[in-house]
Amino acid sequence: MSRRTTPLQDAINHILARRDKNSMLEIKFINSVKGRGIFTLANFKQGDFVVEYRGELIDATEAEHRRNLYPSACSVFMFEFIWKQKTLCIDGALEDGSFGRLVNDEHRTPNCRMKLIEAEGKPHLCLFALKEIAAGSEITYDYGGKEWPWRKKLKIASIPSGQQCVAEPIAHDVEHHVISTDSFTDRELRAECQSSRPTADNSEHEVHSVGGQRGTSSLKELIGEVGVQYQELSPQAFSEELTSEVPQSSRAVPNDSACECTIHRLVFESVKLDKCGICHSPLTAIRWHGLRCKQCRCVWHKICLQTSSEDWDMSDGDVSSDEEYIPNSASDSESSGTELSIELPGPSKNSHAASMPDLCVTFAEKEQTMDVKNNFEHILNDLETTDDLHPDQEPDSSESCQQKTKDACSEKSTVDISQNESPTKSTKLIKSTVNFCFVCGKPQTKFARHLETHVNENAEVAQALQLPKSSKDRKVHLERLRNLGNFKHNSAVKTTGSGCLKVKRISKKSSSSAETYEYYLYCKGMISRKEVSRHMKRCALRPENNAEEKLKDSLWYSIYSIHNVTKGMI
Ligand SMILES: C[S@@+](CC[C@H](N)C(=O)[O-])C[C@H]1O[C@@H](n2cnc3c(N)ncnc32)[C@H](O)[C@@H]1O
Repeated sequence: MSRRTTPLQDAINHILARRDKNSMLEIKFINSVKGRGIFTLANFKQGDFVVEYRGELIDATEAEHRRNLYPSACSVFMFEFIWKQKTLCIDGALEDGSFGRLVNDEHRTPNCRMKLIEAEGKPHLCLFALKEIAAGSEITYDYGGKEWPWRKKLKIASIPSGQQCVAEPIAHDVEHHVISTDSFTDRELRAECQSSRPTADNSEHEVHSVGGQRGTSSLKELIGEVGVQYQELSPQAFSEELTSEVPQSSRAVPNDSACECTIHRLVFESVKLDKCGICHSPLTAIRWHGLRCKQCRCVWHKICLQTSSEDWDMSDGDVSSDEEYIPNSASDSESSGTELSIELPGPSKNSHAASMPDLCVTFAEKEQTMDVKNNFEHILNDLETTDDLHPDQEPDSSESCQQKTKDACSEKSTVDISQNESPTKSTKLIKSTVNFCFVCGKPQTKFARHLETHVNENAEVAQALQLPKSSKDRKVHLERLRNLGNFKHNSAVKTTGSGCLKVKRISKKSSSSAETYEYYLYCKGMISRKEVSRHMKRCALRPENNAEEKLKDSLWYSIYSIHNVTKGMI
């Protein structure tokens, strides 16, 4: 910001340019509960414009509609506010790479405050520094409300001495102004005092009360509810900018503890599915057999869940070394070298792979919990990371990767490959270092490096890449993401009947064709028929021993075996 640019002008410049302060802010992954956050790379002065909460401006009706469609993890990005006596909403659910939407809540000692700025006749939400913010700090503001799940946790967690966990708000009177600018060229700011004080006429505002239910409260209640700390602001800080304080209580609050649902506990059941938590498509009002998370109550199409990056853990556990498996080549990346691609010989309807039910979810059409635990560390000791982030190298372009995939699919393997199933089912097994990206779907030979390009769009990517290189955690995360992308790819191959199936590993003993590979129940890796029972014993994603899971596993194996027997494969 130049010396003569006021914070407000600075904000408007950034608003109109749709630009963030990229040289002063960065996205960092904090932890699996909080996810990402925005951190400063430089100092901010009190009153400085920091970042805009960008998104789509929609009206209250549309906001309500979307809130019904969105899973709570998305609706938390909907920021409602009152502007010119209307309830509006900035929907920031889209992962658009902007910074504002990733700023986390801090209700006790926030360093920023949300203000309403009008530019070109439209309202914009901008964060301004409440105090000096040193480089390296996390940008925070008070989301308002008091029922956010993480705050509840704070209450019961130990609070550092000297700090109080104050969730109870104090009512404040708030001056409510809006600054407008007519155009980009006209930088003269015109103060347009909207409603300097709430009056009896305008004091009734429909808001989202805590807990995500709608309610009606007076503006005073509303302001009190959200604990706006207007008085803490130095009057000078905004003296020349009659920005309006944004009533933050109207921000969508999840219906329940969904935000805490880092791992979904899935149950099969008859659900009334009026929306899918992933594709958001309305389905049907009649009861439908689907999947539901016991914790957050989100529901999904089975297929969407299977192919999504939702945080139900689909880690590939079978990553331990095995002398019978083809070892990694020196150039292989992060264990991917042990994987092979199989070219599908024909249309999917003729292939066993295509006709096999999606066993990872369909075998148990009754309420069963898939409580997938994220504890694969112990079996990953033998993984060597060779393809880690090399910031000096550009990620593979999709073209070069596609070429690599092509090469991989056309190149003869050094492995002795049997084609003894039938001539029509002849399958080339090709050694391949290609993995499919679960975000963009493109084939990649340097998977971890490629993921860097998605770090701002996907929390799971951010989470994985934040972990120390060579750590077991990082390997687990990357393996899981790799597996997820390959699963998505394989699903598409099965559906279309063309392309190369990406499989997990091949045994030297095994004679392989596409028909002999199936997804394993838990990890979704494509495993050779001959390796299934072996894999079942080793798969890290197979839940801990318990009766229910054992039953489920043996059921899966029975169905799998029957299916193969009827196909004459066993
Ligand atoms: C608007 S998003 C902020 C960006 C988010 N951290 C991410 O990685 O996508 C709001 C979500 O961030 C998390 N969050 C925000 N503030 C938090 C806090 N103080 N403690 C824990 N989680 C928080 C919650 O999951 C919340 O639903």
